[in-house]
Amino acid sequence: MAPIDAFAPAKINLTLHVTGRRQDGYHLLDSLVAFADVGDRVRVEPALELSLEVGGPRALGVPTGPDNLVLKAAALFGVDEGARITLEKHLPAAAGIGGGSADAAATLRALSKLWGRTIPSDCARLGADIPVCLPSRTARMQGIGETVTPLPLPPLDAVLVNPGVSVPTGPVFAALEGQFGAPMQGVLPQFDGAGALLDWLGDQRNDLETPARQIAPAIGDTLAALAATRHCALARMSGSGATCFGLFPSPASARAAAQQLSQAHPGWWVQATRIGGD
Ligand SMILES: C[C@@](CO)(OP(=O)(O)O)[C@H](O)COP(=O)(O)OP(=O)(O)OC[C@H]1O[C@@H](n2ccc(N)nc2=O)[C@H](O)[C@@H]1O
Ligand SMILES: Nc1ncnc2c1ncn2[C@@H]1O[C@H](COP(=O)(O)OP(=O)(O)O)[C@@H](O)[C@H]1O
Repeated sequence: MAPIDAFAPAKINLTLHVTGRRQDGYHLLDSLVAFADVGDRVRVEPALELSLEVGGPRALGVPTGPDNLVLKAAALFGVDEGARITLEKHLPAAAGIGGGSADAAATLRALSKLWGRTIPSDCARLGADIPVCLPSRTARMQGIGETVTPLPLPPLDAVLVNPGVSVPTGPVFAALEGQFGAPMQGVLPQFDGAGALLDWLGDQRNDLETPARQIAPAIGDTLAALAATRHCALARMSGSGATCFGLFPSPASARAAAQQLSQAHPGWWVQATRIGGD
């Protein structure tokens, strides 16, 4: 059997409203989630033993053993089958763009094909972002992440920026201190183009931005740098940070902003990308 490749795109929370907290400590979310055209790559090939090799430009610091979400995803199938898995990391880790969850979801898709088995129904145990990352299509995400409603959106030209600070998700939620906001409106508007979507996003929130900025003040610098670039229509944080995104009116304006930011901040991870559009 030929190798099976699965793309693990960056997840962007265009909105992230935190509306409450369950008894078990997990938070209730209402989030508009889109996926970028940048991401990690997972390859699975037939083999007698299960193995993982981690490479690529963002491999440093990513666990290579059983703690890697790729191997956790493989273990969830609960079978004694082999596979040679290669993970090529392009996304920064602990960055609010779901890198580990996207890798796990891509592994579930690829191994399901290689082994001819259905994806385990309890895969959300791997993380709250797994259900939305499995299809990796634009969606509204609710509950603690388990309710995923597909919602096609116009494509957006964007720049993703991570200031090189890893931000663990749990402490950001914990720093919310029980202050919850309203969900998005019940039925979202129909957006007839990127402009209408941009206008609407301007009135929405990421409720994790304030606690994340307390933990990682570099997020404030990142948002300010993005907002100051030419043609940036909106700058926001994704997930629990620290990655922020700026939205632009065209691919050329996004590319120009990315170039400017990379030159001014050589230590930052900067990517022009297109998100959504499915
Ligand atoms: C915040 C979000 C938004 O999409 O993204 P990231 O910042 O991680 O990318 C996700 O909800 C993160 O999903 P994921 O990273 O898979 O979370 P998990 O591993 O399940 O949980 C990590 C920790 O975050 C907190 N957590 C997570 C999800 C949720 N709905 N409520 C929570 O309170 C819990 O403290 C949990 O122990
Ligand atoms: N394949 C993986 N890629 C990145 N991080 C991973 C992976 N597997 C396990 N991890 C661990 O998961 C943590 C969260 O990573 P990630 O999913 O990228 O962050 P976030 O939840 O902020 O989007 C990392 O700190 C890392 O230790």
